[in-house]
Formats: sequence, C-alpha cells, structure tokens
Amino acid sequence: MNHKVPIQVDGRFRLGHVVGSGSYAVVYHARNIIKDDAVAIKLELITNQSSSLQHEYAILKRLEGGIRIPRALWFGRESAYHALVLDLLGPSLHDLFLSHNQKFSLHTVVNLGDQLVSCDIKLQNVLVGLSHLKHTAFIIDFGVTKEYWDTATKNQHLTGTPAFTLINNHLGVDLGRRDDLELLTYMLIYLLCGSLPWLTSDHEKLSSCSILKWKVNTTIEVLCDGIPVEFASILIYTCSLAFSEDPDYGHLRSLLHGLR
Ligand SMILES: Nc1ncnc2c1ncn2[C@@H]1O[C@H](COP(=O)(O)OP(=O)(O)OP(=O)(O)O)[C@@H](O)[C@H]1O
Repeated sequence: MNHKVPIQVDGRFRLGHVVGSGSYAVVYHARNIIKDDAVAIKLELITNQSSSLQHEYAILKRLEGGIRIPRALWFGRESAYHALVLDLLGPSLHDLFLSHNQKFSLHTVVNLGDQLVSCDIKLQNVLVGLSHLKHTAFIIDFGVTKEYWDTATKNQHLTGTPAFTLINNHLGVDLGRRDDLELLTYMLIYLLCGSLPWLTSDHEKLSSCSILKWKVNTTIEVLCDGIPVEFASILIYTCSLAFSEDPDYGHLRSLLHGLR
C-alpha cells in the first residue's frame, strides 16, 4: 500500500512542514494555493478502524461558530489518508510556558483564566491564535475526547492531563462543571507558580493512587500559599458547588478581574 504523504490535499492545499503530531494524526502547515493563505492540515492514515479524525471533524462542525473553536475548512480522503483542513493556529500554552521559563505573569494568568473559565482543557490543547489573535486562546483536539455538549454555551468538557487530573476523576466519578473549574484553577496556579505541591521531581513515576493522596491531603491554604487570595476564593467557591449546579461565571470573572 502507498503510504506516501500527499503533496497536495483536495487539489488546492499544498503541504508544508510538520507543526505537530499526536496519537493518531500528524499536523502540517499548508497553503491554500487559490486564496494564498495558510492553513493547518491533519493527516491520519486510513485503517479498518473508525476514524478519529472524522469524529473530530463531526464535533468541530457541531461546535462551529463557537468562540475558541478553530474552523474546520474541509474533510475528506487524500490518497491513503483522511485529511482535515483547519484554521492555522500558533503555539500551545505548553510551548509558551516552556519558552517563558515555566512561569507566566499574573496578568497573563488572569487573562487566560478569564478566557477559559467555562472550558475544561489541557495545556497542550490550548493554542493561541496568530497575528491579531495572538492573545486569544483556541481549543483543539476533539478526536478522542470525552465530550459534554452544552448547546446554550457551546462549552467543551475534556478529560485532563495527569498533572491536573481532578480528585473526582481519580475516583472515577462523573465530572461536572464544578470539576472543570477546579481543574482550571489548578492549571492557573501551576502557570503562575511553575509547579503544584503534588508535582514533585519524580511525579511521573508516582501512581495515580499516591497523586490522589497528595491532592486529598493538600489544603487550599497550602495550595494557594504566597499567591493572591482570589485563587483560594475561587477554589472555595468551586468546592461549595453541588454537582449539577451551574457555576456563577460572572462571580468567578469578577474574582479574576479583582486581580487586575
Ligand atoms: N490548527 C492548528 N494549527 C497549528 N498547529 C496545530 C493545529 N492543530 C494541531 N496543531 C499542532 O499539532 C499537535 C497535534 O495536534 P492534536 O493534538 O490535534 O493531534 P492528535 O493526534 O489529535 O493528538 P492527541 O494525541 O492529543 O489526541 C498540537 O499539539 C499542535 O502543536
């Protein structure tokens, strides 16, 4: 079988260099030769199994028009691959964090918190836009996500990275919006401080069970030691929410804005 990566997709998108890769797809920089603008193309080798890329395309179409959602411009088959053409975005929060000596300023953290307060995300899956959108966060990678769909707000709820996995997630409990907020707050604290109490130097070797113990035994005071009190207020508010209760995003945003 010919697995050669195509030079062009749909006769109009010319493939360039690789910009990233994940578990099921490789992402290329590409150029629309008719409009002369840049796009991103995800290629997934066609197999007998169901296509994650097709699933991702279906989700993106359902989310189309939502803020922070890149547009899916085309999906189809090109030689031995499924191809998904997307808006081209910039680096991920993870990349930016690494290139900023693993700490963001309070201003950046508040700005991100403000944009992401109603989303559940992981650092690798938040990409900033390009040129005039470089301060706007976009969420990518809906291929294999556990999805929670809210037609009113178009919020996406994804499972998180081990570093930020929630206590309820460790316990296998269904996650609600309350949990998303807890996760976001852990992430903001991580971005501000460069670490979290349970991220010891060998945290990657720790079992899920010992990370869970760390989390359960870490009080909000310890977690928020040395950072503005608003972060503790957000966590206390989050923990006080009932599972199905709608968070008061206005209240949360006003706490974040207080930090400015
Ligand atoms: N629209 C885009 N513009 C620019 N770069 C992108 C875009 N989409 C993805 N990337 C880059 O490609 C990488 C892999 O993309 P993505 O996470 O969507 O792939 P995946 O195979 O679905 O991965 P996963 O293993 O997380 O499921 C991203 O981390 C990012 O660096």
